[in-house]
Amino acid sequence: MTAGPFVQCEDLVRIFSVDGLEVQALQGLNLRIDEGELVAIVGASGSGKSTLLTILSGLDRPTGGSARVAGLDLTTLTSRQRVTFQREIVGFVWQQASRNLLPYLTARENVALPRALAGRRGGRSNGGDARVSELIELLDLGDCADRWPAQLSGGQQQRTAIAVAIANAPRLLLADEPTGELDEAASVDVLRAMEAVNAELGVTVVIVTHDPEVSEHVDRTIQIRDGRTSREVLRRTETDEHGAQRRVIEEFAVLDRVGRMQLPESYLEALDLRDRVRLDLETDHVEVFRDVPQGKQEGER
Ligand SMILES: Nc1ncnc2c1ncn2[C@@H]1O[C@H](COP(=O)(O)OP(=O)(O)OP(=O)(O)O)[C@@H](O)[C@H]1O
Repeated sequence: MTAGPFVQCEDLVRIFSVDGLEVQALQGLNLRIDEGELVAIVGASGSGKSTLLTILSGLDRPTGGSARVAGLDLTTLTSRQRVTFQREIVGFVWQQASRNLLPYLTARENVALPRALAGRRGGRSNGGDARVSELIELLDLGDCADRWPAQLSGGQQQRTAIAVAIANAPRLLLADEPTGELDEAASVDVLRAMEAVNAELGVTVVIVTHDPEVSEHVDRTIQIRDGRTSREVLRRTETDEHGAQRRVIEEFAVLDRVGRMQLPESYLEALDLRDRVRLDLETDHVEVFRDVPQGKQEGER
């Protein structure tokens, strides 16, 4: 186990320069994920979700701020440490199945390959690797393990991709829109597979998605808005004294280290909040009011 959060981003900034113009994909993002969590990251297109995942996978470096995974500082990794990080700590599933699987290997051989490359048992000649068999079973691929990727359905391809990503037993699995090209039934299978990987193998899972169905499969949904974490929804199951179970859903705004938070857009619109607001500190909460210009009554604006 790692001391402190397993994934920790502080004031993460990523600026891209395109034709002399700067795009701020991440604008001081803060994030903490504990080992063993199953988390979804959601947000509008362009809010910075994929940029965050690419940094956490060690494929990209932030422009500023810090990003740590399993105690390793991703901003200072040498290329050698980066290879080890990508081989042993983190696994990745992309949206396009073609990016996840080699077309000329069967599903089973695809799963065995990363183990052979890492010098573990398995590989094309040895389908008997126990870890490979365990993953084929966990991901419910028994019936199709000896087919080529082109002979698999989209859902089977993505479940094979998950098995490939965790073949070398990484502690963190990152998935960027893993259900983006799938129909509803196949999406549910893939999300259930992510749940199984988390529950049975203890792998920390982070899923970036637009899929509204995801919230039913994770404990925590983190929303990113304009390159910052803005809201979190926590879900847990409670059992009452009669044994009846109910889902409890709690919603939070994320407060950063210097006290900034984003109010939900629906709140801004409902009360026409803009430019500046008046704050009142009460004994156990803070009130936020529309700023009504002096001399005008509320409702006159
Ligand atoms: N390599 C790049 N070069 C230039 N700009 C980039 C690059 N990658 C991302 N961006 C820009 O950064 C911003 C955030 O992009 P990102 O892909 O992280 O968003 P996203 O939330 O994953 O969006 P989507 O849901 O559409 O995938 C966007 O404005 C995007 O155009």
